[in-house]
Amino acid sequence: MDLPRRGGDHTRRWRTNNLEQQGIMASANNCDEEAALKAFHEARGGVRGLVESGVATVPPLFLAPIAPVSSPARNFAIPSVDLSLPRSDAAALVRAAARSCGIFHVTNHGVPAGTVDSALAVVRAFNEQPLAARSRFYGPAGGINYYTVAIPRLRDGRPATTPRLSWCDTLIVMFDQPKDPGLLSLPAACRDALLEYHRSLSRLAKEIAGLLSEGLGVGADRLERVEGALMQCHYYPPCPEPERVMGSREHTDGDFFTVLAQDGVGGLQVRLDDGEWVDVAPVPGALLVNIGDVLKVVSNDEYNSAEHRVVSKSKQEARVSIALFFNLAEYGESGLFSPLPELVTGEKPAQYRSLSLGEMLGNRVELGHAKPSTLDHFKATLS
Ligand SMILES: O=C(O)CCC(=O)C(=O)O
Ligand SMILES: [Fe+2]
Repeated sequence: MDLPRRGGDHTRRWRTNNLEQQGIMASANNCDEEAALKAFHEARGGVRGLVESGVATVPPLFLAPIAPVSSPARNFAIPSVDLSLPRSDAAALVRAAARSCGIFHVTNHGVPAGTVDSALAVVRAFNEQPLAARSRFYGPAGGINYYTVAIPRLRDGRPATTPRLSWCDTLIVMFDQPKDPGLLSLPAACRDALLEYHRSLSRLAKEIAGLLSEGLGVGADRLERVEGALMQCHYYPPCPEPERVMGSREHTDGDFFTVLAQDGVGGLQVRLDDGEWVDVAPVPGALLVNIGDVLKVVSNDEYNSAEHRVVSKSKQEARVSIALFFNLAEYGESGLFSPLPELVTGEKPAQYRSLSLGEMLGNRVELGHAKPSTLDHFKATLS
């Protein structure tokens, strides 16, 4: 889609009409959702493309069929771990955070501020290239994976409560093969900054994995070998009606743990055990660690996976975040994992049967990513 570049109301109206003709702005009543979704992807501009075209209202594809009942976020201090503390103190703080809300900040983490800032800046720059420059990358078939990720419809027959699309464009970068064509086809400045960020975070992740392992009382080296093969770089454009969209629907991460960098805009929230959502406000210089479902299983429920979501906060500012997903090196796509035998006792039998990553991720497509955890499906039958 080639849009005129001039601003002004007249042009905005023209653009909106043009989007209507393409089906993107079709109303909920007459909307052929599949056709609208196809038209949206064919425009190859992502959510940012809609914003650039001047949409004043949110298209139906982004509206949940059943309005989510969301309580306003309340104040809660997200735990923070200073990694320059003596090791046993840091391990105790990591343990306490992983057992409670499952998400914590790390400070004095050794990743240079410039490395994090450059990574966030190149993701922003990638998304803010002119439409013609970035649209050639759009779509899973575009060499690299840059697109607005569709929210799959659940296959369990329950009515959909999520929109078809989140208000977010994502660049997915794989680091499992050094010559990955996606990585190689990224613009050089973007690739180099993300590679440096990945290198630096991989060192940090080993330290965090050691502390998490120590916190379980099984020794630091038991769970230390982690790899971050999958990176998701998110760009949440400003939204004309922020309260009507989801930046990211509620979910737990399907990995061992995730290290997340966010810029200063905010919007990430975590759900506490009592069901309430709280803001995870950005802390300058800190990185975030979320416990994923694999670690919840491996820790035999000693650690809690964090259910989180992203709400859209701004009509003016785009938000950028980078999630790097870590898994144990010895668990390949088909490898099995289960509670560590050291954590299975007469008092606390194994809470889960052994399962594979593929099985767990497949189940999430079937039943969704939110709690009550789809991990319940893999609960050991306790007699
Ligand atoms: O953008 C964020 O803060 C969260 C992203 C996220 O939850 C994810 O990629 O799994
Ligand atoms: Fe997540």
